[in-house]
Amino acid sequence: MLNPHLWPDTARLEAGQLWVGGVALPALAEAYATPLYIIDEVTLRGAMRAYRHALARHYPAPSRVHYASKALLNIAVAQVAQQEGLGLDLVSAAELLVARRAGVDMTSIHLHGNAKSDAELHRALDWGVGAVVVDNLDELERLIALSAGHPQPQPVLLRVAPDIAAHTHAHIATGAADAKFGFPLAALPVAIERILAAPGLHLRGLHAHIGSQIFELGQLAATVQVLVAALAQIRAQYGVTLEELSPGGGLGVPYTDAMPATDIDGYAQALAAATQQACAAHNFPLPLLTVEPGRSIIARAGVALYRVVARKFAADGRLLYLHVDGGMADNIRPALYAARYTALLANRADAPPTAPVSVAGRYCESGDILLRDAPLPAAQLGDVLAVAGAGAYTLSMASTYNMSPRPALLLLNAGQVQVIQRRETEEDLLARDLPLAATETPQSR
Ligand SMILES: Cc1ncc(COP(=O)(O)O)c(C=O)c1O
Ligand SMILES: N[C@@H](CCCC[NH3+])C(=O)O
Repeated sequence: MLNPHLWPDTARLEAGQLWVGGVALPALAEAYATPLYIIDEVTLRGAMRAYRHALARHYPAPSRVHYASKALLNIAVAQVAQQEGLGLDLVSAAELLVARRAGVDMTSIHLHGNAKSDAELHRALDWGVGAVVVDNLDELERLIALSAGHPQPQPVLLRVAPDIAAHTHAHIATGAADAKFGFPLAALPVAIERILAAPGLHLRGLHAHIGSQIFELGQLAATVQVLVAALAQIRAQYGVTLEELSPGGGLGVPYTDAMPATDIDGYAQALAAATQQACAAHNFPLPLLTVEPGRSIIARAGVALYRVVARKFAADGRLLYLHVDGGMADNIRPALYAARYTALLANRADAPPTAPVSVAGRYCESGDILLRDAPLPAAQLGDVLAVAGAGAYTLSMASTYNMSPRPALLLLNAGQVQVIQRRETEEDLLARDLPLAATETPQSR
């Protein structure tokens, strides 16, 4: 009954209750309050290993997997990634700090971003990140200046806009020539000449990322072909053989029964084959192949739990909406991308679905609808709604809209529960507020 492509590996139903990681989720909702997010450690580690093993199996030269932390980052998740032999793709000073506090090896980090600040570039240089992925010429000029006095040359990759329009939601397609990210192919020579002349920088390779939630492996293979052709061109023009090729992340995951399954092995095979073919065609040595999956590593490991707190009925008695105690502040994806999800009642998972019902979040927006026309049993007040595939781009994009504390995050494994991020408190929310200075009010003058 549970679709294994949507729910964590350890998910099972027992006497109508949803269990994950050896723990009954309704009891967790009671003990830790809702909304609540859980991560199944077995599923998370399994996906990380699947990527590493699949690349090692299909690609005959060195490869690396960097977890794209924007999908979900905290100290514990960074530690798991490090333990599993993954590097990290990071995009901000505070993400670098999380990695540092987690004890992550800085040389396994790539710093991305189209608008990096000087402070972020400084931190990357001072802490010795594995590579800065340079997005544009303005950033490059600042990096050249900042790196000038550094003892070791800073490795850099150049982000290329490969002019490939990925078939995904427009908001998350990033590979078109006019997308905001990266150098158009024709603009690469200027950047390369600047880097080759900069003593503080070492040009190590090329990067592209065409978007997220992509199922067409052909588009990812095409990205590799563009990058290898550019590597060959650089060798011909400048006599340098760059050693790293990073075609980004982006492998899609299913959120509903109707969507295709995630195929990590097929993805690795397609990328490895495309790289080998392109390198053979250009007589180019196989580079280090670095991939950056985010969603396909953590989405399915995560489940979100909400409590049904109220309902809306039509005049004829039809149930129209279940109102739950979370919504767009902890998961903006339905409102932002019309994303669909799959859910069940974690405390009555064996009750047959009745008429489709929508699940409304608690925030002051009509667009705050977590699920539209979901096949759920007629819910009672107090029921616990479990949403599958909730690990990626939910908590990492969470807000405190309507002054709502962000949910706690638990790591579950073999019946053990670890709080890896506590629930935000009201005091946390108010901690930045400062009252008006005690002066006369303008009216009283
Ligand atoms: C540069 C870069 N790498 C990797 C990723 C990870 O993408 P995904 O979570 O779809 O694997 C992203 C996000 O789309 C990204 O911007
Ligand atoms: N936030 C997007 C993915 C963006 C990927 C970041 N480059 C989503 O939830 O689908």
